[in-house]
Amino acid sequence: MLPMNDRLISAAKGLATDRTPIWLMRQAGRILPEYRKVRETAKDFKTLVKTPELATEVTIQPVDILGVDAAIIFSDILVIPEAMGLNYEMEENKGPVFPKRITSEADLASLHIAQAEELQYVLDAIRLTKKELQGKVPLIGFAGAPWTIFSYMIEGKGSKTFSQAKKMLYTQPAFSHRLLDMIAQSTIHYLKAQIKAGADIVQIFDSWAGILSPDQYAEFSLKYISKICDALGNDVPKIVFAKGAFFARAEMNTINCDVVGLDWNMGIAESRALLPNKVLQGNLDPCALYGSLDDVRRETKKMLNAFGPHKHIANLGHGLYPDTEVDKVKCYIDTVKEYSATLRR
Ligand SMILES: Cc1c2[nH]c(c1CCC(=O)O)Cc1[nH]c(c(CCC(=O)O)c1C)Cc1[nH]c(c(CCC(=O)O)c1C)Cc1[nH]c(c(C)c1CCC(=O)O)C2
Repeated sequence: MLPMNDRLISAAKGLATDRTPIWLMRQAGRILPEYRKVRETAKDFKTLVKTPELATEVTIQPVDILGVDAAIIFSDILVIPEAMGLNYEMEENKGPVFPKRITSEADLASLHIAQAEELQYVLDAIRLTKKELQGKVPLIGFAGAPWTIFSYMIEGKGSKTFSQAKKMLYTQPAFSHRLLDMIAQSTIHYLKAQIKAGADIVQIFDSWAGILSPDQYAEFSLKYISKICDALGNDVPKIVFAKGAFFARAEMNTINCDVVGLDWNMGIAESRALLPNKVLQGNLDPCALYGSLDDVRRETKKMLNAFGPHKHIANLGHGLYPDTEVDKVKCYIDTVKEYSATLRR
């Protein structure tokens, strides 16, 4: 059964819609005072993620407050390493940290392929969110791409360069492939279960795609994303967002996905030419939302003119920054809704 507002799903399938659908990466989170309030009642970030009632509440907030055309389930990409046996902590104002990282054969042997039941709390949150949304808008499920998950598991924390993870690819390629394959298999179980629980569409986040060379990207990342997309089948549309991988756009044509996410470095006309059969998502620089309301309107219209009225899902080129003002975000969303409708007349 399609949601009442099915613009996102229709656009993802390449169908014409009355206006361009919009949702935002990191739409649930610290920009909203309502989120910060719920976050305070939960002991910490992980408690929020693991309590389906709270996760549901913050998942729905941006739909009601911002008016986006989809909800994205409140969770994190790092639940996969945890389910595989590698615990992480979310440190306040610092980001994720793994008390133990993967460096040796013994470390690899301590991991297992995650089964969907080990992520039951996410599946419960999806079921509860679907119930509470009452078909108002579709629900987006998600997972990290194996390469991005691998980066955190090897590095043990966030990094600008992920040089430990990249070193592993060069020095121990076979070991790297074994871990990447375990992550990919875990992700297939996980995303299949999200779809069964009610996710209407799924996105794969490859946040660290841009730090690899084109050859390494093809071998150590795209191959696994492709495997995941093939395994998921065609029941729900699939979005692949590979941040920084401008060099891999042509190869994205070979992936069994419907939508390709663009960041703000990727030219829109050029991306259309490279990806003639894909729907494109993106790609306003989240920093553009620091401008005045007039600046936001101007930049948004410029973006919409470049994408044209069809085969586009409006989003940012990466996640919202926590200090973005809510009225600027609303202005972006409202401008997309209003102006994209005029492009069809
Ligand atoms: C790399 C990555 C992570 N997590 C995620 C990615 C891929 C997308 C991207 O590149 O941004 C994905 C993610 N993380 C979160 C969501 C929820 C849904 C949504 O987008 O609204 C999603 C889709 C919640 C979150 N995940 C996190 C927060 C902030 C935690 C808090 O409330 O204190 C939220 C709302 C924490 C997190 N989680 C992660 C980092 C690096 C951080 C710290 C940075 C930060 O604090 O903003 C790992």
